[in-house]
Amino acid sequence: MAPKVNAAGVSRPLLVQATQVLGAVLSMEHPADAVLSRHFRENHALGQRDRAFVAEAIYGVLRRLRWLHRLAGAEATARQLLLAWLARGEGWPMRHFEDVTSPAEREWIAGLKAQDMDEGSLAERADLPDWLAERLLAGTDEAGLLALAHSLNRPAPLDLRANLIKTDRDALLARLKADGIAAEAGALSPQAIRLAGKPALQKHPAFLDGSFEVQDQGSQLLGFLVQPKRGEMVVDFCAGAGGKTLQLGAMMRSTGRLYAFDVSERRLAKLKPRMARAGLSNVHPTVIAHENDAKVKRLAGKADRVLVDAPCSGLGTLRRNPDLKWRQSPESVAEMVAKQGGILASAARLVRPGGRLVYATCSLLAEENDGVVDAFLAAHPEFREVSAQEVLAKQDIALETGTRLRLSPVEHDTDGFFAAVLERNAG
Ligand SMILES: C[S@@+](CC[C@H](N)C(=O)[O-])C[C@H]1O[C@@H](n2cnc3c(N)ncnc32)[C@H](O)[C@@H]1O
Repeated sequence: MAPKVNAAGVSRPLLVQATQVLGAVLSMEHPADAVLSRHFRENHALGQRDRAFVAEAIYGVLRRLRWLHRLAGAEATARQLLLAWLARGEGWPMRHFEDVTSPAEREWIAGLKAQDMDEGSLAERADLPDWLAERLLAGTDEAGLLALAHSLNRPAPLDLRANLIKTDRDALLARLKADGIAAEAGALSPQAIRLAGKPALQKHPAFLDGSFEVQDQGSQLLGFLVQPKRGEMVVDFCAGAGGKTLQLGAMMRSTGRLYAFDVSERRLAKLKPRMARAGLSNVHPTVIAHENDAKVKRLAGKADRVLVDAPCSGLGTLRRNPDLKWRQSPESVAEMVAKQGGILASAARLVRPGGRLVYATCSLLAEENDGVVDAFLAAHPEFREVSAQEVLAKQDIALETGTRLRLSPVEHDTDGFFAAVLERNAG
């Protein structure tokens, strides 16, 4: 007999399952998205609705973890945090808990529902660790910090990038709309389509034939800062699974040479089927041991354009990865900063005279952004900075970003991105 479900469609065993996954996530041993994917792979019979409940409950708890601990106590278990989230975050009425919890739990939940809480410190209201709230506050005021924290606590919309080798944006939009998928042209990137909901698109014919990839609009703007041309030699130094490589390759119309470097063989392996689907034959995925690998040195002074999409704290992507605010620390950020400086200096050696180097992160922290670029410019007088706003304006992208690109979920409804455009002096 199927287990009884409450009015939210949740059964007692599903709540137990969500608690177990939450327990694994809260150990912070692995990223939350990896824990969830693994759980869903191992429980493939779990239906779409149940998966959505587990994922949304876990992301909900991670977003508001500090507030939930204040409500449920510093020593609250995963089960208590989940129940507190459902009662106070999701606003489940008492009757929703009847068939899925014990009487003792319901008594505890009723107390929780009646509990008054003081406003709390700024970091508590922002649901951030103290160190992070302090650092973010350096670039804004209290209202700005709260607005940022609250927008980082909302789920991100789904953006697509039209692959201009295969289609154009209007044709893709028409195709999606014909299939009943609500979508509109993206406001920032000329290649972007923003979807109204989050339909599963992996089996859509337009995905399978390479007409689009999923890519945040903010990330798409980085491709326009690199602005690669047909026939050029371009290096994507930290290519990962190739989100930006694919865009650069399409902007080059599959001509020239595009090296996709990364130290992670596993991530680069994911790029290969994507290249094939996108119809790109100019991409050369290359595993490097570290940023000073001989394969890197061989290209010294030869590249027209180099993108460094640096490994970073990822704090600009909290809408998608809310666990990062609890996983990162001042120590892990300091390690990142040292690594970012080393990678940028190495990648810079590849740039030919007159060529362009773009440094980008999805971090919101000044030390990973301006700090790294300022230190680089001070040590490399052969490079000068070019205005990101002007580079975009020349491609008809009107964005008042200033010399360095700074995108935020509050102002732009994108992930938080930072980028600086540097050019090596000619001659
Ligand atoms: C922000 S991610 C890149 C995301 C990717 N560009 C995209 O658009 O999907 C940073 C990447 O840097 C890689 N990385 C870390 N250390 C590196 C190094 N020393 N040299 C090159 N890549 C490195 C990581 O493996 C990771 O894939």
